[in-house]
Amino acid sequence: MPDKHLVSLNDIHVHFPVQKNWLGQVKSTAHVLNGIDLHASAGETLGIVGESGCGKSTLAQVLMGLLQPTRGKVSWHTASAKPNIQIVFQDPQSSLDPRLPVWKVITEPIHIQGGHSRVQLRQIAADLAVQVGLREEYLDRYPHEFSGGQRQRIAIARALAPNPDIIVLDEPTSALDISVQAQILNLLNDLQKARNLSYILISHNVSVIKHMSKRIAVMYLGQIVELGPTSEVLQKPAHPYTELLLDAVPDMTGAQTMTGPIDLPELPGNRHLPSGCFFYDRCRYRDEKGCHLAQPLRSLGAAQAIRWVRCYKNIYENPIRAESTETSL
Ligand SMILES: Nc1ncnc2c1ncn2[C@@H]1O[C@H](COP(=O)(O)OP(=O)(O)OP(=O)(O)O)[C@@H](O)[C@H]1O
Repeated sequence: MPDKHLVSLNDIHVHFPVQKNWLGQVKSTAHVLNGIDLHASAGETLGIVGESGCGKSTLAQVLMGLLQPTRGKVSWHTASAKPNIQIVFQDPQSSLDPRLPVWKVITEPIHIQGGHSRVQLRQIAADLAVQVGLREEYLDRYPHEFSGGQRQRIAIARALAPNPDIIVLDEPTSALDISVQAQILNLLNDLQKARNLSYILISHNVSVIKHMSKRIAVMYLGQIVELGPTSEVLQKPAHPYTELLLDAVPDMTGAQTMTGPIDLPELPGNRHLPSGCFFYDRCRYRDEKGCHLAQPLRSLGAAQAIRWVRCYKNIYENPIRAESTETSL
């Protein structure tokens, strides 16, 4: 797999003004992204995991260019200045226009660009339908006539239509029956190989990320707290929050882990961020030495900068941690 970066994010912050008073003055600010450094390479799937509200969808919007960061830089590294990025949402029911027949739904993104005749668009839709496992005779039907899994196939065909470099998959299987989830994930894997696509897979579900991505970023309160090869991070987490996430997943191989949000204590609010380590109050390893201090994302192992962690303590090499997580994987 070539390690060519398509996009890099550098120190991305997104803050939303909230609670304006009657004079229109901002009374508080939601600090949704708080210094994200990340890149996505051609042909890879980068998994982004974190509990609800940690900023995953906001990060997707920044990547797509739909949201201007308050601070930081998004850099594109493709020949055509900006790569083509499409998105597949969690709920195909609400993301597909119910008034259009499927062939128009699929080709809508390129129809908007112009330059294609109706016959050409119909042919493109027919080709894409085959690629995502839909029958050509379905093309004149409407989205409501399909099952959830089929609708997600339509959404994937739609995302493929403009020939994207990157597809952001925002919880692509969370709304589907368990039996259908694996089919959609396998389809996405096949399409990636055939087209050298880059995926950014956003999920609260560690099992989905494990199935799909070689690299994982763990998000907490708008920061990446751990980043590295998925198998290594899941086998031996280096950040206490990753460990907590994994402890909350009852069975890493079981079908039941494919559904439902991870049940953790409530995420602290993003209106009043801690001045030091964001995870301090929930951390089982905190001590009074340096744990309260803000931490950068540091490389584990100087030679190969492939694993990164934002933690004062090196729990990676702490034998107490290793014993406590042994049973969860
Ligand atoms: N425009 C906005 N104004 C104020 N707060 C916002 C805005 N957009 C998002 N937020 C807040 O930012 C936080 C992160 O939202 P985001 O949707 O990115 O999280 P998420 O990790 O994708 O969550 P989920 O998994 O539930 O979709 C939430 O607390 C949300 O309420």
